[in-house]
Amino acid sequence: MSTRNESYLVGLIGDGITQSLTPPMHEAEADRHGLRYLYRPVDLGVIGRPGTSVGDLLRAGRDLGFNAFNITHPCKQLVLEHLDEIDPRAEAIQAVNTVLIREGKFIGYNTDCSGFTTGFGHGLPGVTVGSVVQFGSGGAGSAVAEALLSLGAQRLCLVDVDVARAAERASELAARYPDAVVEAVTAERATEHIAAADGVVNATPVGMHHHPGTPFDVGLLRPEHWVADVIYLPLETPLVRAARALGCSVLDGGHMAVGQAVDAFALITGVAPDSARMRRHFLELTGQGDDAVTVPASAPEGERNHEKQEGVL
Ligand SMILES: NC(=O)C1=CN([C@@H]2O[C@H](COP(=O)(O)OP(=O)(O)OC[C@H]3O[C@@H](n4cnc5c(N)ncnc54)[C@H](O)[C@@H]3O)[C@@H](O)[C@H]2O)C=CC1
Ligand SMILES: O=C1C[C@@](O)(C(=O)O)C[C@@H](O)[C@@H]1O
Repeated sequence: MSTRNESYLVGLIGDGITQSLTPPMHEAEADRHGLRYLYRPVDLGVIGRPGTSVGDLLRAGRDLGFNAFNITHPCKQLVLEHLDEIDPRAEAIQAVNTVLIREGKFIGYNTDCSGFTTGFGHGLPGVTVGSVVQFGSGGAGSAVAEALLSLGAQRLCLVDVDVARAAERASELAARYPDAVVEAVTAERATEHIAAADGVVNATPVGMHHHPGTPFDVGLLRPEHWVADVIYLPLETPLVRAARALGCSVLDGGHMAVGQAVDAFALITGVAPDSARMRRHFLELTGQGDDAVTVPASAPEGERNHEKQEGVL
């Protein structure tokens, strides 16, 4: 037997997340620290539940002894009303991807924002954040926009097929970052903004295995642009490939994926993870790891071969 004070039971609630690499990242790092830690995907599609059931799932998890959950699409906003406490940054972003269960209470955090920020520093060292055009203003996009402004972006153009969503995000961000220009622009007008931008970000699902393509015409890119993608399955999206071929500085979605996992692991356990080791493990899981670490022998066979996953994330 082990109580919730002696071991960790963690879940990921979201749709289409069965192939997520976040559970094996957490479990392998916990093994390295000698922690008893199980991390299960709770895939809404598999169990036939809607996103609105996230509150019921959290309460069931609490009653069954879970320590924490990661939360993903489509629940990052839906979960807000079920929290007892929320970290100020997550409140500002209005999206939560990590819920700690402490003394029966649900406490929400956003490690997508902190994870993107750390990944940006590692993957694009020394670039001018300056003027950015960002495609997508949903759950990931809200966190990334916040990160870019806190990194010093002076102009941020949000482009979303859901024009009202982009406009709402832009006005919230503009109110909190009065020294920056934050505006929603249409896809047509994005063309002229990309020409004048330092960097371009994809925070849409376009480029995922099941959603191929690029969110804008990559012919608009110049080698001087930096380009960031949040997608990590695949790591090499058509946008990342085109930008690399052109000679742009490129940040793939793996940096954010590792960053959010590192920060969530630290929150859940109170133990500082080895972020470089987690990144090497992540690269191994994606089949990119020429400098990969060995996955602990305790990891089940299925976790040692996550190459070319076809899942949502
Ligand atoms: N690397 C990481 O750690 C993370 C990666 N992600 C990835 O980010 C992507 C987006 O996820 P979420 O933000 O949760 O989804 P979401 O559904 O909340 O937001 C996506 C947004 O993109 C917009 N959109 C879709 N196609 C577009 C297009 N062609 N042009 C402009 N806007 C478009 C949608 O209207 C929506 O507002 C997914 O691929 C997900 O896997 C998400 C979270 C963390
Ligand atoms: O949205 C994402 C991606 C994720 O769901 C994954 O499967 O890796 C894990 C979440 O913590 C994060 O916020």
